[in-house]
Amino acid sequence: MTYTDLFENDDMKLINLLSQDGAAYYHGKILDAFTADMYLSRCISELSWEHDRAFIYGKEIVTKRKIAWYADKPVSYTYSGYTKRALVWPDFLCELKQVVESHCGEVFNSCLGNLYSSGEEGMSWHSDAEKDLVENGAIGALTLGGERKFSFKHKQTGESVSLTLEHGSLLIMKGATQANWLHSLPKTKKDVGPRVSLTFRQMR
Ligand SMILES: O=C(O)CCC(=O)C(=O)O
Ligand SMILES: [Fe+2]
Repeated sequence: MTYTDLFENDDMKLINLLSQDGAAYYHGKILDAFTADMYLSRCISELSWEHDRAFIYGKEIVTKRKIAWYADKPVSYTYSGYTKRALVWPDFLCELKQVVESHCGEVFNSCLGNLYSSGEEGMSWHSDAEKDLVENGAIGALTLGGERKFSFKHKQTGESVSLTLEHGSLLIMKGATQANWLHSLPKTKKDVGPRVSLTFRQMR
């Protein structure tokens, strides 16, 4: 048995991408290309995608990107005048949740999926610290499809770090990351194919 076999969690072999105030680990490709292709097409065709909507400063915003939300229980929450209801896990999403859990040693009870149909869709600077999420809980983001840049920016110092999220790869954000860092998925002029990110989360 090797040293690492003793741990379910392979974060410890990885370098924390953040210099301070949080932890982000890039596990690289955890699915081979064939398996990642298969899950990408299943996600695109089988998940219940909808544009995200919110009221911001009294104006209705409808995102280009689509989302799909799954959880252990059919919970719902209301924000910006919209009630969102979680759907129950399809079997293949549950399989992926287990794969992600086995790599990071965390347990997740919900998943917010994002579908970016091209490089013209992205996600602007934000952090994921809604009151429905466990404080300092981990988020595991599995990427399927077009490779995209992902960036972090420290809320106080402005320090930034970027990486490329590959097809079939896993990024874990944990600890104080959401309290201290913003993250974004910049739009790109490159000709990239559709991308799905499955962000596994810990809800209260
Ligand atoms: O698509 C991604 O990799 C990032 C998604 C994200 O930040 C989110 O769902 O909060
Ligand atoms: Fe996020």
